[in-house]
Amino acid sequence: MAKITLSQLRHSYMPAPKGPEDYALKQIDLDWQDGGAYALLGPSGCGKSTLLNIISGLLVPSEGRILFDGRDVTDLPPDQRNIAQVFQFPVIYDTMTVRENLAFPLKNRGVAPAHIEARVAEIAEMLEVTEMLDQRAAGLSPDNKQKISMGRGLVRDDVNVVMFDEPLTVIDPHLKWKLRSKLKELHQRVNATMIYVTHDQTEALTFADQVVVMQLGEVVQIGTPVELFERPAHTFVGHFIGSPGMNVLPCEVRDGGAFFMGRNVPLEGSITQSGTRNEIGIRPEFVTLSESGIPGAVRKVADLGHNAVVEAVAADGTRISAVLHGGDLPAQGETVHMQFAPEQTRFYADGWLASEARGAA
Ligand SMILES: Nc1ncnc2c1ncn2[C@@H]1O[C@H](COP(=O)(O)OP(=O)(O)OP(=O)(O)O)[C@@H](O)[C@H]1O
Repeated sequence: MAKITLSQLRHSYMPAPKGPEDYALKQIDLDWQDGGAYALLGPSGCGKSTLLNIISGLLVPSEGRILFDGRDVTDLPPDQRNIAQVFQFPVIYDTMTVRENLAFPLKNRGVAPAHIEARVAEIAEMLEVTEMLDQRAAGLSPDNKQKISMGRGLVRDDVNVVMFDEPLTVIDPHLKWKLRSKLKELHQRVNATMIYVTHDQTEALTFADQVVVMQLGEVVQIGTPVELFERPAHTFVGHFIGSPGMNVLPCEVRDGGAFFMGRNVPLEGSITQSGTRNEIGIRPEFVTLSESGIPGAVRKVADLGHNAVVEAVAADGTRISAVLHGGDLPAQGETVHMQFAPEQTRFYADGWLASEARGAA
């Protein structure tokens, strides 16, 4: 396995790109540590596949370098990069048995039969497919086919990285959670560098130790699931992660404080910089209803049993959601007053986090 470095990477599909808007990847500097479990998360079109194809060697970047353990591989073709890939749709040979399918990547590289046998048995046991080893792949269900496809990606122990590209797309929703947690467990056992590409936050947060969030060809934040939830570096991350996403309120900056509709909103810490667009960010989980606070008319109430989501609209039209645990729920149309937990209330200047964390020097 290897540490993968992306240095000053930019890519445009245009022959003569002019401005940043012509780049599918704007500027990426990133280290993927040896043995790490990473997710590459972002909406459709943000550049995930472009980045994946650059790492695998299917695409040569317009600018920048890719290093595996410090060795420049930018101009190496895919077959010389020693990468395993698992795609959206299973890549297996229907006419072969499960055992033959799992053995194939090893056989292809001339690995000794005894080692192949042991490794196939080990991977089959991890994937819980041992009893299927002598079945023909053609007869397997789609999720078992995808499991075998994953097994083929994991079976070699000499690869630099295993990359998963939306691997759960074909899996039935009720089986997804099973395979998701299986993959996490596999990472812990195989200890390989893994990059998991997805637009699904649940998949990313379940699998990864570090999540790389992309938007419009840029990395907006790299962090643990907890960091992305607690201190989104950008309002985009706040919206994209969480359900419902973070509330973002337009505000004015006066005397070092943030004001929403003329009302001072206490923040976690000092504002470090203001911008042309100033906003307050607060997760619905840290909004409570009380006697006083920001008034809003209740627009929607969703009682989910273990909690309820109340969405209210302030007089200026800003929507604010609160996640409530127990207590009486307001009725639609009722006026409620909302309080924000100050230590969880962030400030964003032109989209970027610009308040000091509580306790920060
Ligand atoms: N072969 C191509 N030629 C021209 N433009 C492309 C090509 N492939 C991708 N793009 C553009 O580059 C940008 C990034 O696309 P990319 O496929 O990398 O995003 P993505 O995050 O993987 O999206 P998805 O999840 O839909 O696959 C998009 O604007 C897309 O239209």
